[in-house]
Amino acid sequence: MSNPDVSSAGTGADADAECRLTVLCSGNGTNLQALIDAVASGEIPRSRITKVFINRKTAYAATRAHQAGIPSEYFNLVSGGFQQKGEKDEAKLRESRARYDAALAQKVLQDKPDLIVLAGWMHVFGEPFLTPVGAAGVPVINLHPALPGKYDGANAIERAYQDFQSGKLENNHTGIMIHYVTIEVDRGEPIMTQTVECRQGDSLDDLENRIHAAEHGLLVRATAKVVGDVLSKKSSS
Ligand SMILES: Nc1nc2c(c(=O)[nH]1)N[C@@H](CN(C=O)c1ccc(C(=O)N[C@@H](CCC(=O)O)C(=O)O)cc1)CN2
Ligand SMILES: NCC(=O)N[C@@H]1O[C@H](COP(=O)([O-])[O-])[C@@H](O)[C@H]1O
Repeated sequence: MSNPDVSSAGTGADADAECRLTVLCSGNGTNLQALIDAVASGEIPRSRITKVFINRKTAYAATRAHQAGIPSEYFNLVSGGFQQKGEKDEAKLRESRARYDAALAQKVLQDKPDLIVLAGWMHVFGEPFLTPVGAAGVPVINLHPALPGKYDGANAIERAYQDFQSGKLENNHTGIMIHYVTIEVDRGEPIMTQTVECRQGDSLDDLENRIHAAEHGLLVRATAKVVGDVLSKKSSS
């Protein structure tokens, strides 16, 4: 069980500088677990995951955070009182999301993160989240199970698989990317990418498992790279 007070060993000009990570999850949290383990081992250097936010009550990511001694908070668009269950009015939906996004940005920034990682976070952010977070100089990165410019949005693996089944998947490969988060969903600058092949006879589960097996390592390596950039900035400031 890793302890939030145990961060990876300090090396370099300003050994005291530490990168504070906030992680946002909506699901099982296997990628959060990879981040927790990598911070504990030092693969992600001089860092600490100081807060986890989930937006689905049943997200096992909260259990993983608790087991690692990391504070977590459930914050949901509907149960948080921002949007009425079953609301269909487009203007009200937009307004609810804007208020939720602004409130979440305020909550996230309270913890003074140096980097925000979306690890299976299934809510599209609008400017009411991105603008204050950007103004605070906090980068946001996201794990997306597709290659740049392909299968933006939710259900990316399923759509790639459908294309594979119909012989339309380019080079019979899909992949994974870690990218900076911008207002245009899944179109932010890629940080790292990895191709994942589809094989004849693959079921959707086979492809999903191959992708999931690859994404943990890619997320850790990409996060470690961005942490390095953050720490360089911190130590030179
Ligand atoms: N402004 C941005 N917000 C988010 C980005 C981004 O690049 N820019 N990345 C996503 C993560 N993501 C894909 O990587 C993604 C997640 C969810 C959706 C989506 O359609 N969500 C629906 C709700 C779906 C659900 O609750 O099951 C929605 O928000 O209405 C698209 C892409 C995170 N945010
Ligand atoms: N568009 C974003 C998206 O689809 N993200 C996907 O959510 C899963 C989270 O798994 P986890 O909760 O076990 O880390 C991951 O497979 C990730 O690629």
